[in-house]
Formats: sequence, structure tokens, C-alpha cells
Amino acid sequence: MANTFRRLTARTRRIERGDARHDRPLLELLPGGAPLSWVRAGEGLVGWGCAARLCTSGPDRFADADSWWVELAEHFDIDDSVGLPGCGPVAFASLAFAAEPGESVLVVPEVVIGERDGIRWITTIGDPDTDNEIAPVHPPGTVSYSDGRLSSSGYRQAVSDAVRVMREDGELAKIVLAHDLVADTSEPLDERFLLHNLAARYPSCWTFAVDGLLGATPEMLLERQGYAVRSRVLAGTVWPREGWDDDELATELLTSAKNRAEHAYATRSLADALRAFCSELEVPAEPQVLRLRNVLHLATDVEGKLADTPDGATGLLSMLAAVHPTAAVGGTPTREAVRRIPELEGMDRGRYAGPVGWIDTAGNGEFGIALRCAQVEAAEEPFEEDGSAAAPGPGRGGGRVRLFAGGGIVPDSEPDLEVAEVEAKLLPVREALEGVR
Ligand SMILES: C=C(O[C@@H]1C=C(C(=O)O)C=C[C@H]1O)C(=O)O
Repeated sequence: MANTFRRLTARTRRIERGDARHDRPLLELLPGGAPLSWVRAGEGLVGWGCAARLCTSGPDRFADADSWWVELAEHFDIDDSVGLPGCGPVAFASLAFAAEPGESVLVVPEVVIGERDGIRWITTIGDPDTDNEIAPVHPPGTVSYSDGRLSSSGYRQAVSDAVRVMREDGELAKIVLAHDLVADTSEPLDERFLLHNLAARYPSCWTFAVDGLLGATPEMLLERQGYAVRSRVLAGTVWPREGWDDDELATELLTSAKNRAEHAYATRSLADALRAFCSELEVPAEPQVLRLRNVLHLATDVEGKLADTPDGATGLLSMLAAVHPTAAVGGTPTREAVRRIPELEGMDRGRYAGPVGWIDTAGNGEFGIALRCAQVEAAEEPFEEDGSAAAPGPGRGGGRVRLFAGGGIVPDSEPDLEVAEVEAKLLPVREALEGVR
């Protein structure tokens, strides 16, 4: 890909105590417009404005993103007096799940405010206005739901079909399927409203926003800091039920052969792909339980040390190309399972279930899997084709988002339970839209 870049100046400075931006939660510093976010438990990065942007698609999307970012990084004059991962210029990135269809996006914001280990900083690229007023957050009004491209009953059918395919096939052990749900809001959607509510209710998840894809994911695909890499693999899920407390649910999850098998596939797929880049890799033998308010997951935290290559360690975006998709969002064997997904779902995942996160010019970064998320869609035209005013209704003058959720299907999956699982996974975004705190 031929790129032409101009020289860019990036400046990072610590935000000192006494500055109004020192103590406010990061998400509250977003002025409005198209927010960029990667925030967990109050730390992370928020950004706005656009100094550079890449859209790409196809099987080489990771390689395109990698070469674009490496080349762009060479065009920066960087003046960074803080020097932590995430300082200096960063790209927020969200990659499509599949080669076809779907666009992958990288955005380098003009302004980033970050916090790590209690240190807060601001990075500016060029000479943006950093005193911009923070517009009040605008609630989305009433929310109404309608079927997406794959309805709930369509999903139930897809699960039955996948079970049949796997029983006939014998080789296929897991296929991850998802469905979507459309939400229309009576008022225009202020993306910050969703982000604030998600972060308030899911502080242990990474609240992300990149080019209209917003969510709070509990799953860390790959984090790199120097030579250290980390991943949190999730697969195997239970959700709250009348009469069961969290400890009983956790025990049920840990002792469920079905969930343990689903989890083992996902951990193995991540570890096998990551091992190729590492001189050391620690994979715990037993999963833990991650407790969230809508679901509990089996979780394995994998840690590794990158091996040296002649050019240093392999870059984060290249490693993402190798580890994505894991069996947590694809299936087992992954290549064959992923081939089956579009024919079973009949839906374009877009960037749902793809890697989402950020990268700096030193190659440090964090990429989660874009789960528990919504894609902002263009608002419907307020006029009919003949020019008359459209009848009032959902989407007219308001906003529209497409929510996604899925789950791993194995040969003994029960369709009704799988439907209940995805409904539980849709809750975080639904409640955030509805303003439930
Ligand atoms: C596919 C999703 O979640 C994934 C599937 C899980 C499962 O099948 O148990 C659990 C966590 C995620 O890895 C989703 O949230 O949409």
C-alpha cells in the first residue's frame, strides 16, 4: 500500500495536580462528537480529533494496519516527557472479524488523555484546541428494539443447525455463533452516554469506543508492554438464575464438563498461536471464574515473554493477525469453524468479535475482543424519497445502533439455553442505552 505522510509533531506532558483535568474521570473529559476510549477501572486512554486515519479490509488488514502504523510512526517528531506505555502518539484500532466483508479502522487522535499507575498525561498532535468545552451528555430518550439481520428465533435455528453440522461432521468440535439486535433511540445518540453507563456498571471490563463501535469487553486478546505479553481467555458462561447465588453458579461453571471443554479449546488456540512468538509462556492448568453482573465466565490469564528476532520482538499487530480469531469467538478447529459461521449466521459481524484497542509507537498496546458492544449506524433519513417528511418513529431524527452477542456452540448445546446466554450478554449495552446505572 502506498501512503503519503506529512511530518507530525506529538507532545506529551504530565497533567499536574490542580489542573481541572487531573481528577475528573477520563470519560468525563471527552468533549462530544466521535469519542475514542479504552478505559478500565478509571485508567486507560480517551481521545478525540483525527490526525490520521486508515480504513482497510480483506485478508491483509492486519498487515496493512501494521505497515501503515510503522511508517506513520517514523513521521512523528515526538516530545514526550512522561515516557509510559500509551504516551506519545497512539492509534486506536478496531479490526473486522473476517476478511470479508467489513472495514477495519485505525484512528490517531489529535488529543489523548491517559492515566496509568496514577499518572495522568495529555498528548497533542499538531496544535489542536485543548480547552474545548465539554458539551453536556445528552440522553438518548426512549429506546425501542427490533430484529437485526439474525433474530432471536433465527439464532435458535442457527444453533440447532450448528449442532447438527457438528454431529454429522465429527471433526468440528465448536462453532461460535452470534446474533444482532437493532436499537432505535428517540433522540440522537451521544456515544458518551453509553460509555459512562458501561464503565459505571462494568468497571473490570475495558470500555471501548473506536469509530462508532462501543462496548465494555471482559476479554483481553493481547496486551504488550515491552517484552511482556498477556492475554485473558474467556469461554464457558453461566448467568444469574432465580434461587442461585453467585457461589453456586461459580461451582456449577467450574464443574460443567461442557463449559470446561469450550474453555479448553479457547485457551489452547490462544496459547498455540502465541507460543510461536515467545521464549516463555505460562498457561495455568485450571481456569478461574470471572464474575460480572450479567454473567460469569471461565477465565484463564496467560502470560509470556517475547522472543528476540533479528529486528527485536514481533510487533503487536502481527501477533494479533496470528492469534485472531481464537476459539472463543471462532470455534474448533478454528479455520473450518470460521468458514461455517457466515453460512450459519447469515449476518455480517463487521468489527464485532474482532480485536479492538490501541497501540503506541514503541509497539506497546492493549487489544481486547470487541464483545458486549454496539455498532452505531447512520441515522435514517428524516425524509421519504419523494421529499415528504417521514412518519415519526424509531430512528427518525434519533439514533440507531446494532447490538451483537454470541456464544460457543458444541455438539451437546441446547438451543434454548444458548438463546438465554446471548440475551444475558446483550444486557450490558441494553441497560447502558436505557440509562440503568
Ligand atoms: C462471543 C461472545 O463471548 C465469547 C463466548 C463465550 C462463551 O461461549 O462462553 C464467553 C466469552 C467470550 O469469549 C460474546 O459475548 O458475544
